[in-house]
Amino acid sequence: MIKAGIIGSTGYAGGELVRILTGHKDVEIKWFGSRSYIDKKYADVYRNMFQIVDAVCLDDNMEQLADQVDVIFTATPQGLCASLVNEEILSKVKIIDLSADFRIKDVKTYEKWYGIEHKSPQFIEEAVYGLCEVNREDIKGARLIANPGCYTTCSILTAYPLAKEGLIDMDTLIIDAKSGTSGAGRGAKVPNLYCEVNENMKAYGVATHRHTPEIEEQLGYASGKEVVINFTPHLVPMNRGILATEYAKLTKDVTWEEVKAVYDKYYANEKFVRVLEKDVYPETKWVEGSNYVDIGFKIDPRTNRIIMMGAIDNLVKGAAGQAVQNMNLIFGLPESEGLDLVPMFP
Ligand SMILES: NC(=O)C1=CN([C@@H]2O[C@H](COP(=O)(O)OP(=O)(O)OC[C@H]3O[C@@H](n4cnc5c(N)ncnc54)[C@H](OP(=O)(O)O)[C@@H]3O)[C@@H](O)[C@H]2O)C=CC1
Ligand SMILES: CC(=O)N[C@@H](CCC(=O)OP(=O)(O)O)C(=O)O
Repeated sequence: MIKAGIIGSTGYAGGELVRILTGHKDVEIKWFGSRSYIDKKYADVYRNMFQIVDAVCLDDNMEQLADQVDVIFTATPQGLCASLVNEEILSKVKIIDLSADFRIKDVKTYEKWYGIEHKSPQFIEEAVYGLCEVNREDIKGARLIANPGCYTTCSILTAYPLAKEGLIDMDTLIIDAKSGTSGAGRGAKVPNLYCEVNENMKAYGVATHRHTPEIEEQLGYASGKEVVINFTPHLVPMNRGILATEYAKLTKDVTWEEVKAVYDKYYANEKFVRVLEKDVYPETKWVEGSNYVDIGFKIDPRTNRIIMMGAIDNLVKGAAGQAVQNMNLIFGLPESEGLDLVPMFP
């Protein structure tokens, strides 16, 4: 049995980790970490866990936790994991960080986009970017996983095969993405109040969103050249889900079938990536509650552009599900263990 601790178990991403790991046959959650609910029963924080989780919340003490578990998930605000981790801890446990602390290889880029000083730059190089479909082999041997962001997981996987094969002109790539409100976390914030979000849609972080350099870096590795994109996120009135719509010029004349063959080259054997049939476009409802990424695309001959669309559940493939997929790879378990989550509909 793998013993797991979750720092930030009372947030939305942490809560989703609890839900998924509770159903994982090889994992026992030993530590339900919290800052605000110490000594309170976890099921009193999330009453959906009544008679399922009996534990109480514990202090977020990474040093103490490292002696008691095999893997620590940090589902905490930006900067916290980097401020806690040290060599002794990493010599004892695997760390899967759901925040952005170790996602970006250039520390100056991280500090510029996040507006905080990085407290452990010495671990950035060894951290593995935990996008399982792309970095599977490196993940298996990692001590520290930088679990990808939600918008980024969706945006990168949707464009990755075409970027890798040089089928799209990366200078023309524009990503327009929408997210449900759980993406903003459980903490109270005025822009996320019911009256502000319900019956409303808004762009935010225009030309400044912190996921931009993460997408650029990863698609840069894929295409082999520097990538600079427009990325515009929107908040939409739903709980979960991300839909990314991506536009780019094609570099040559291709048919739908030829593009599909490129996607199949990379994803035909990927359980969690579903490339949809011709003229079928992803919907967030089709992936809700699951670890799937659904991808569809259309070639527009009038503009010589391809329009690629991807959908994920931000809390599952965009956070906790991908984190568990990473854990399975690290511990040599079947990659989909605990993740056979059938999408819920409606
Ligand atoms: N929500 C999403 O869709 C996604 C989130 N993520 C990432 O996961 C992380 C958590 O996000 P999310 O769950 O949305 O956020 P929430 O605000 O819902 O949860 C934050 C969690 O961190 C804990 N926490 C906050 N401050 C501290 C602190 N100073 N010390 C210790 N613990 C602290 C909170 O504890 P308490 O409640 O007990 O105060 C809570 O458990 C973030 O890095 C986010 O970027 C990644 C992908 C998607
Ligand atoms: C709707 C919303 O606010 N979404 C968050 C992104 C989700 C998240 O928590 O970011 P990571 O995936 O990088 O961890 C945001 O825009 O900052």
